[in-house]
Amino acid sequence: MNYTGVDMILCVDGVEFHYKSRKILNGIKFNVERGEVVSILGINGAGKSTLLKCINKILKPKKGTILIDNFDINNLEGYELAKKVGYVPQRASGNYMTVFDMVLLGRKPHIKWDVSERDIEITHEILKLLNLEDYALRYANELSGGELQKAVIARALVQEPQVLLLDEPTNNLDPKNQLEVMRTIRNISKSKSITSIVVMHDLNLALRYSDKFIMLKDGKVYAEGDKSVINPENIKAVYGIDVYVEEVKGIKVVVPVD
Ligand SMILES: Nc1ncnc2c1ncn2[C@@H]1O[C@H](COP(=O)(O)OP(=O)(O)OP(=O)(O)O)[C@@H](O)[C@H]1O
Repeated sequence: MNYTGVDMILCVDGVEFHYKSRKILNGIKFNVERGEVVSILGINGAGKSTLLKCINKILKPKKGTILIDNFDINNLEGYELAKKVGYVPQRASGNYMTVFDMVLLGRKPHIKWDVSERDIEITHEILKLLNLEDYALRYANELSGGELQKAVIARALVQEPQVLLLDEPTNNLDPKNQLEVMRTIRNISKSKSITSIVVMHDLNLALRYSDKFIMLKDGKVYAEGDKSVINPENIKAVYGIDVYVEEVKGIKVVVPVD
């Protein structure tokens, strides 16, 4: 809890990142509360994946600080960070392992000597939530792109991290699975107070399932806040397209003008 009484789980302050001499992130600053679902938005190449990789310590920013649960990530060992942060990369590959074993591996940061009943139980629970039970004994390298995507998300969810980073988790998924995955991410975030930071391109899915929106532009946070941030002016400035933002049966939707 900080001095304002808000329970911040992630504080990103002044993060600057360069690939060689190219500045990608230029003073990124935002805070996220425990249990929130946050969409990171921006055009291709805006630096969204780079930002997730900085939060997961895959990349090291040149400047700035990142606090998770009030710990500076620079002071956390790999296994300590793995208990706090789960990461689903943009491209996953399946290996020669059953889906059940692959998902169970997500419990690794929690396993001391041997797999516990709790580890097995939560693996079953998440497989069920994502409708993956029938795939449990299939080999991960024999799954379709979408099935594998769901298995990789399941592996991150069983980890029960405090912060879950998901890079375009609905890529490869059909419309039903897109909704199912986003609904599961949201439900788990709320029921287990896990904060989910989700890189998204689909503004309507983002609107439907997120509490907060962070729009990146030119290496900075261009706009940040609740659903009101998703408006025609910000979308024009960030994506360069004209849209209508309307309500359909009480659901806010973004529709391109042409
Ligand atoms: N390893 C790398 N070396 C050099 N440049 C890189 C590297 N990885 C990414 N970039 C560049 O950094 C910029 C930001 O990339 P990043 O993947 O973070 O963008 P993004 O917002 O996630 O894009 P997308 O929506 O297309 O996935 C891009 O211009 C990209 O070409």
